[in-house]
Amino acid sequence: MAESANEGSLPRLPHLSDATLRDSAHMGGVEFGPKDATVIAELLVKTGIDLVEVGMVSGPGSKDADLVLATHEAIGPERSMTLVVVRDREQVKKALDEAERLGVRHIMYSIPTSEQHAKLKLGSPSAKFLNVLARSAISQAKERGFHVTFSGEDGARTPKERLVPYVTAGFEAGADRFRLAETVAYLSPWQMEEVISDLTAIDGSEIEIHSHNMLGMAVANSLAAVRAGAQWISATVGGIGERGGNAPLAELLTSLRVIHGDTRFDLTHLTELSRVALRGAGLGSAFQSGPTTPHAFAYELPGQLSNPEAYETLPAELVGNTRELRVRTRLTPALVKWALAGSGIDVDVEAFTAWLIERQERNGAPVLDQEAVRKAAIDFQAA
Ligand SMILES: CC(=O)SCCNC(=O)CCNC(=O)[C@H](O)C(C)(C)COP(=O)(O)OP(=O)(O)OC[C@H]1O[C@@H](n2cnc3c(N)ncnc32)[C@H](O)[C@@H]1OP(=O)(O)O
Ligand SMILES: CC(C)C(=O)C(=O)O
Repeated sequence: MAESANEGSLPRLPHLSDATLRDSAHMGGVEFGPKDATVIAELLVKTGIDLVEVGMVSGPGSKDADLVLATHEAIGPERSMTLVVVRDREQVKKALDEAERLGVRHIMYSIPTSEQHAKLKLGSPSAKFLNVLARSAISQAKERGFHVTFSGEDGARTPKERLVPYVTAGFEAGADRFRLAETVAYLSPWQMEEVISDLTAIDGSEIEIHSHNMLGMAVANSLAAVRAGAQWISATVGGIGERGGNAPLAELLTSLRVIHGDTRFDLTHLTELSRVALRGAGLGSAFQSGPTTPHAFAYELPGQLSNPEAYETLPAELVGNTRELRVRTRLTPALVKWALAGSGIDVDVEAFTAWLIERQERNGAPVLDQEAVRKAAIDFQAA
């Protein structure tokens, strides 16, 4: 592990699961095909992600079967996990039959635990019923040989008196992992630490955090969960997912690297991963934040470009991104000279800069990049 001022502030470094191919399908208007799934899953594994969550099996004929099969073919069923919604025993049995048919090894049970979600999806069940339901679903799956993660859907909003007995019941029934879903953004990082501490205190527990990003807190809450003892984080590429998105994978992995000195992941695939996923999701041109975006390492002064260490704790090449100079509205002869260097275009730089500023003010359209300055210089020569 690299040297880091904060290296000791997490009890351990977390495993990573990626939910892009599953959570994206719930946000509306996004549908990855098997080809995208294959490329995304392969890049995730190259990056070092432990588990790829893909699809939802709710019974024969589910349209996610193709995605699940494509992902298995690309990275193997051991590295894939498939979601099963839990409503009652019969429905669980059908979903497990389908999971078995597809060769699924890891399942993630989605069980609503907060009063709000349980009322909506199960009809105001008692706390006791939730425990019975979880026990029943988990023992069915364990008897059939699945690796089982069970969730508390809207778990972050579930009172401790209801959540702790539920999670305890799940582990007693043989579950391998519990996923606390911050389905609706609800907790601050320090509140997250308290909730997770209650869960890691349960005998034999292994905890994963799955946060949604409506309040921009998903990365901070995921790291807070790990600080309180969670062993797994669930994230998505570009944060693609429902309800304000999920914990964005690139920001999470680069935070682990920069803040906690974590060198386990090959971050150089992240920019390509982001391009592929955003394009596949049809979200390519939307403004995004974070280190894999086209503007993440764009500078407006040549001096910044030649001294990147003054501006970057995270070098562009570490995440497979590139630096570039973007000329904005404050054009100067020095900047124009830089933009034209090596282009073979020979103009009087002072005169061209004055002409360009005047044209810009007239048109109200700023010249945004090096290429645009070069095109304008050709116009200037022709004028
Ligand atoms: C608004 C509501 O109340 S929602 C509840 C209504 N919905 C349902 O019951 C869904 C249909 N039920 C089922 O699918 C199944 O009964 C399950 C999954 C809940 C449990 O299945 P199984 O593991 O096969 O258990 P089984 O039905 O035999 O019951 C096991 C135990 O749980 C108890 N139990 C079952 N359902 C409930 C319930 N709704 N509330 C409290 N306890 C329950 C049983 O009384 C039994 O207790 P016991 O062992 O002390 O005799
Ligand atoms: C819908 C479920 C699976 C989820 O992503 C969540 O609870 O956040």
